[in-house]
Amino acid sequence: MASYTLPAHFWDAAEQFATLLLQYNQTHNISGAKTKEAVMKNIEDSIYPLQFLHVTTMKRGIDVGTGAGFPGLLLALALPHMHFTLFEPIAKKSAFLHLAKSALELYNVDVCTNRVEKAPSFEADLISSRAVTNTKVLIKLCHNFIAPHTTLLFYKGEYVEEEIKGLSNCHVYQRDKRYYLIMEQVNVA
Ligand SMILES: C[S@@+](CC[C@H](N)C(=O)[O-])C[C@H]1O[C@@H](n2cnc3c(N)ncnc32)[C@H](O)[C@@H]1O
Repeated sequence: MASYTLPAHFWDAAEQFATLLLQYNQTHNISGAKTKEAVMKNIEDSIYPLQFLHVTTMKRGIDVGTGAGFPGLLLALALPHMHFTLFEPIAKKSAFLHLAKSALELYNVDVCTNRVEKAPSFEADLISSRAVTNTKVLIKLCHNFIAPHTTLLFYKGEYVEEEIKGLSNCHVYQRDKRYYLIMEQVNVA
């Protein structure tokens, strides 16, 4: 298992993010997380799988369907040596991502207000996605970003085993009702 130490300022910045989201959510309703406790739970969920990844050599990450920031914005905060592109096509959500990026001075983040399959592609080292669509559809949507060395990190629910039938190089780590699916050497042919 890999281990990863969060930057010293991580939890202070995460608190700032939570305050910002709760404020924005009151008028724009972009997230089901309406309390500080719920936001902090989502933050913990976002960074929990870092302990299973070898992130030190990774440079570029994308997050598909970032919504109000989970997990991509928190991964960017946790991994300052990487550059993240966050794909979120809904304007009021991507406006919040822009706001959070500047409030937290996240220079390692780009926000792309577009569907991932419509955006110009590049080879990513890490592709994350939480609560967007099923695994095989996700792989198809972001296939242009997948190279032989790319690691996929999908935050899944109880149907994960069903979703990965027929796929190889899958590792699933369970924590309560959350299943973290990590895939390597994904065949996109
Ligand atoms: C249920 S929300 C999940 C948001 C966030 N990942 C979370 O876990 O809280 C799904 C998000 O995926 C976005 N989405 C759906 N299809 C997408 C696509 N093809 N490319 C990028 N984003 C997409 C939606 O706009 C929506 O904000």
